[in-house]
Amino acid sequence: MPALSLDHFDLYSAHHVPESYTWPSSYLHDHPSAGEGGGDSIPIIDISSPTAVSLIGAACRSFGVFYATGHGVPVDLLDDVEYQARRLFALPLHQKLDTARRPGFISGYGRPPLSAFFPKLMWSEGFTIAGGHRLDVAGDIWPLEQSVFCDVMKKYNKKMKEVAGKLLNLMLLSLGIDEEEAGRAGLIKDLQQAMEVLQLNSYPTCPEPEKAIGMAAHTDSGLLTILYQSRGVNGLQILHKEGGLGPTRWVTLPPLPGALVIHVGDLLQILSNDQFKSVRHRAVVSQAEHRLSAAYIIGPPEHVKMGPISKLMQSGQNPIYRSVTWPEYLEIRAQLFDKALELIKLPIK
Ligand SMILES: O=C(O)CCC(=O)C(=O)O
Ligand SMILES: [Fe+2]
Repeated sequence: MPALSLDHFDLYSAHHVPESYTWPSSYLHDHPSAGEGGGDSIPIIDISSPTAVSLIGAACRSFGVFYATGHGVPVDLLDDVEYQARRLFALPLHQKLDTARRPGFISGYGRPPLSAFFPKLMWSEGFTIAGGHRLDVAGDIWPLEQSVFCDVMKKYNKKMKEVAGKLLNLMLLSLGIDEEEAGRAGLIKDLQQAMEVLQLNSYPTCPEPEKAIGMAAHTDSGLLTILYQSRGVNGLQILHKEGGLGPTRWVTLPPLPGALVIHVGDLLQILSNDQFKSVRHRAVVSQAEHRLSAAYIIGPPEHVKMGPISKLMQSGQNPIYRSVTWPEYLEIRAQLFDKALELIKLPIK
């Protein structure tokens, strides 16, 4: 993967899609897309409602994704995040490169972190903020103006952590695990120490969207992801087997006003012993609109091992996975990408 440099192809003024950004049609069309209005619809769940636990449980089992409303994140804050992210990506490339992600580091500006796994380039750029407190990377680009950007992102991280804690609690309750049991598994109690990553994604308009991909298909590695997407621009798609048995299709999740998209990540699949499925998703690009998204990914504290929760084994199930910390899991993913979950499966008894 060539490093980003000043002679890097400028996606924002492109009139064609170069070979290095052209993906094989067999990859882009590995599954048909669900037609408008066709197929199962993604649940929209008011997470402040008393019915949230059972609805979330059902959604995590059958889709691995749902829309959350009633989350309490002010629309103004979401607008501020979008505005600040747009300002950041609108800076000249040389300025953004000043804050480029350095080898071995997570935070900073650059190609989508997934790029390492693919021979072709994706039609997007990103800015990663690992741990809300480590916002100093932004200081490199905006010596004078970074404080507004940092204030907004810090505020957003804080709010996201609160929502993630609430969601995790509801998800665990839907598995029959209460707060005390979750605490014993090192989860809810340690949320203050939880590791978190905020990934800002920018998908410039693309002159030939049918040839390119904004973000290639993947699952998220953490416990859960809270995704904000620009209003009015489609891009996010999930892979879904209709009715659990029917055909597998790419289903578009249009942005719904005020709603956030919640993804089950690989660690939650491990924790739930496969009751919840981490959702495979991707982002397609548009010829007409420049789309942004902000993915907040939360995982356990650095040293906490995640394995299937023991209470789930009481009904005679065997644990499917061995326990791993998030960094250990990321290490395995760095080698095996899509096959990482397979590698940590225990031998069948
Ligand atoms: O932009 C999107 O809709 C998806 C982003 C995403 O999957 C990610 O950042 O992990
Ligand atoms: Fe993702």
